[in-house]
Amino acid sequence: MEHLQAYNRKLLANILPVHVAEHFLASDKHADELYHEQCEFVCVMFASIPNFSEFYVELEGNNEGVECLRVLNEIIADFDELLEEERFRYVEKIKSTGATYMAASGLTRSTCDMKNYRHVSAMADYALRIREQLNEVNEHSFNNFKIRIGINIGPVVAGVIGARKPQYDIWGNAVNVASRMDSTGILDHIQVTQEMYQILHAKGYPLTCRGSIKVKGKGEMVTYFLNGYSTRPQNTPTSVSGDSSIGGATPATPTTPVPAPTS
Ligand SMILES: Nc1ncnc2c1ncn2[C@@H]1O[C@H](COP(=O)(O)OP(=O)(O)OP(=O)(O)O)[C@@H](O)[C@H]1O
Repeated sequence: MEHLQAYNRKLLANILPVHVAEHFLASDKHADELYHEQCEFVCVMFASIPNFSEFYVELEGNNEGVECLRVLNEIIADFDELLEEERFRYVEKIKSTGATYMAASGLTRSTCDMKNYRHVSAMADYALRIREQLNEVNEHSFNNFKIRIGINIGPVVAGVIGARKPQYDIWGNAVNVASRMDSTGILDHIQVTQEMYQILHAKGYPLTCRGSIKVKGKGEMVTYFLNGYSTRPQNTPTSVSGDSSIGGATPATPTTPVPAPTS
């Protein structure tokens, strides 16, 4: 019986974030109760490999597409494995859908750092790291996959949908905008919103202003590209200046021409 419980616990912890799995394992909880929580300051990342669809072909020579899926599986498994690193403990994988990987940080009290914004830098570092990882995969598999990443920060509702095959997911305008940062982005670039810029800039990350772009359903948005890692230690208190809800630093004057969005 104890073995079975331990096994169930492990299984559930692989499907749901640990804190959510623990909620369901508590004996006083009903499986059909809707689990949901409001999280105020969550970083959401969408990372797509748009040219994977060109690579995917079903031919006799590649076992009707299975060999292509093997490569995608390797990439997604590499991204998952990186999350095991202590520095990425703030980041939770949400799901992968086709060649798009979705992750978020700051979903629990212990992973939302409102003093040093470590969950924000962890998300930025993770985005930079998976871009490097894909380049490594390209090198050893002789492919030319390109990643396009979008990140936003804001309030989300997290919840579990379904009873038999429960799926943890997050919803809200901040999630929609993060997805748009990906879909309006540029291959090989990490596009972030102004709210992300304010924090990352204060933490010493190099960013470039893209300028103003049209975002479906949101109008014009000033966005930024994250260019690399911060050289500053990340556990010093970060003061984000300005007057908006997060920081309100005035956007930098665009330093690069605005390239057309790619889909
Ligand atoms: N939890 C989520 N998982 C995956 N994608 C999400 C999630 N929440 C939002 N999105 C994506 O964010 C994008 C923007 O959402 P929004 O509601 O603004 O647009 P929409 O008009 O519903 O979508 P679209 O124009 O892409 O058909 C959508 O493509 C949507 O699929």
